[in-house]
Amino acid sequence: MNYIQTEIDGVWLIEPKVIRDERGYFMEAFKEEEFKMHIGDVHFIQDNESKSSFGVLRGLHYQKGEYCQSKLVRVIKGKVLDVAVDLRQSSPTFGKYVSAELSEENQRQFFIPRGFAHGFLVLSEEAIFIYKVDNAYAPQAEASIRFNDETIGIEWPIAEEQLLLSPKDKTAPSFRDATYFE
Ligand SMILES: Cc1cn([C@H]2C[C@H](O)[C@@H](COP(=O)(O)OP(=O)(O)O[C@H]3O[C@H](C)C(=O)[C@H](O)[C@H]3O)O2)c(=O)[nH]c1=O
Repeated sequence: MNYIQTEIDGVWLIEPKVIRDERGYFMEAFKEEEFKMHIGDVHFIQDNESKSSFGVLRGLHYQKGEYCQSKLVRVIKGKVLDVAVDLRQSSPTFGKYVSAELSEENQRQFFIPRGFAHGFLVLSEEAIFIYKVDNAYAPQAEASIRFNDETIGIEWPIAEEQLLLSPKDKTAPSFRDATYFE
């Protein structure tokens, strides 16, 4: 696997080794010891999966305080633009974002540490998105920031009128009005 640091400290791109033969492919999608050596000792406790159609945008979400989550995300069907926003108020990149195109073709993974808002936009007809988290689901601690907040300025490649969002995401607060971790 290749572990690639992104422009935001703590966020990594991971490219697994895909072994192809006439039957298809095999890859080691996650190896705890290797992950620990390159990124750190993250103890994942829950696996999530969601399926979405073209133009679905899920995010920007995070869990607050002691319930915040690290996420190791990947796409097993289709293609998404995945985005992580730094909400660590002591970080030099506070309010900045980093994005990556994740797909079943490139098999790339994104590691997003605690302290970030996360979201993705589906670029293919359909996408199945799977991810590991290191803290359990805590609805009482859920928070969100609107996807098109001007301060963050994420460049989404699909026009707003084509997007499909949950009611929660349609009414998410601005970055300025959001409540953070610390
Ligand atoms: C996250 C989560 C949700 N749920 C239930 C709550 C709702 O009944 C249903 C859909 O939840 P929601 O609309 O919040 O799902 P997404 O919009 O995909 O939310 C996720 O979207 C972005 C991409 C994230 O990074 C977060 O993991 C998460 O917030 O699943 C659970 O039962 N367990 C869970 O861990």
